[in-house]
Amino acid sequence: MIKVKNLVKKYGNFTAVNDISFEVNKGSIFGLIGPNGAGKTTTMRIMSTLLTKTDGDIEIGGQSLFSDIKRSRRMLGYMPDFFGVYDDLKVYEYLEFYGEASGCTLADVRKMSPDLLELVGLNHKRDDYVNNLSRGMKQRLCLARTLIHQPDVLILDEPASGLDPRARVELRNILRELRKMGKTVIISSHILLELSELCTDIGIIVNGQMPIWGPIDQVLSRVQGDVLLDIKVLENIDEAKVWLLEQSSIRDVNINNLGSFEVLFSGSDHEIGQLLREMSNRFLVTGFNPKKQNLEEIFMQLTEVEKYEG
Ligand SMILES: Nc1ncnc2c1ncn2[C@@H]1O[C@H](COP(=O)(O)OP(=O)(O)OP(=O)(O)O)[C@@H](O)[C@H]1O
Repeated sequence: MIKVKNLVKKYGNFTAVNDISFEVNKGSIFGLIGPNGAGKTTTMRIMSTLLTKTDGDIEIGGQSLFSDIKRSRRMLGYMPDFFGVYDDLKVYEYLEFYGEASGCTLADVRKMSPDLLELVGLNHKRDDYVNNLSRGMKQRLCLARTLIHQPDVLILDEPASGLDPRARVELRNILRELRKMGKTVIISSHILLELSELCTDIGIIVNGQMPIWGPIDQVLSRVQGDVLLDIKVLENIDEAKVWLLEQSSIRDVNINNLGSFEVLFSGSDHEIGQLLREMSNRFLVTGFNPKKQNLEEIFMQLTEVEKYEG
C-alpha cells in the first residue's frame, strides 16, 4: 500500500530523516516508535504531503505520492500531534467545516457525520461547543475529522498523548474498528507498550534512522536478544553443567551463590520449552525460570543514542 524509499529530510545542515525505508501493507496498523526528536513527526508530515522531502520517494497505491498531490490527499487522512479547535464551533459545524475544506460537499458531510460521530462515541455531543469537550473527546473529534473524506490511509501523530488510561482504551477500540473497516493506519508514539498491544507492524526510529521494522512479533523477537534462564537441578550438577554447555543455543553457564545455574540462552520461546523437556529427561530439574526483559527495557536499549551514531 505504502512504500517509503530512502526518505531524507534536511532542515538546513541538520538531517532529521536520514535514509529511511519501510513498507506498510494494506489493512495493517503500523506503529512508528521512537524517542522525542527521533523524526516521527517529520516522516509523517512528509507522508501526508504537508512537508517537502529532501530526497527519496514514497509510493502510495503503486504511484509516487508526490506525482499527484490531490490524489494522494484524497487517499490520506492526517491527524497532527497538536491541533487547534475553534471556540465558536459546535461539533457538527466543526465536521462540516473540515469536510468542506477536504473537498466534500456539505450534503456528503451531513450524510457521513452521524456515522462518524457514532464511531468516535460523540453522537450525544453533536450540538456541544468543541471547546467544552474533554481532551479525549477533542482527540476523538479530530479523528472523526480525519476520516471525513473517507481516506484509505490514516496517519495519526501521537493520538494517545495526554489521554488518561480510559480514553486510551477507547481510542484503541476505535482504531481496531477502523482496521476492521479496511483502513490502513500509521500511528506514532514513544511508548512501545502502547503500540505493541495494537499494531500489526512496527518501525523503530532513532536519530532519523529506522534500524528495524516489520511484523511486531518478528521485530520483538529480533530485538529481544538473549534470555537469562535461572535453572536448578538437584543431582549431578557438574554433569548438568557440561550438558548445558554442549547445547548450541546456550552461550554461557554460571553457578550463582544459591546453587542454581544462570544460563545465557539465545532462542525462541519454543526452543526454551524444548530445552526444559530435554533437560528434565536427563536431570532432576526443580527450578526453571526464564527472565525476559520487558518491552520497555528493550526499547530503552534500542534507543540508546550512541548505538546508532557513527
Ligand atoms: N522546522 C524545523 N527546523 C529545524 N529542525 C527541525 C524542524 N522540525 C523538526 N526539527 C528537528 O528535527 C528532529 C526531528 O523532529 P520530529 O518532530 O520529527 O521528531 P519526533 O520524533 O516527532 O519527536 P517528538 O516525539 O518530540 O514529537 C528534531 O531534532 C527536531 O528538533
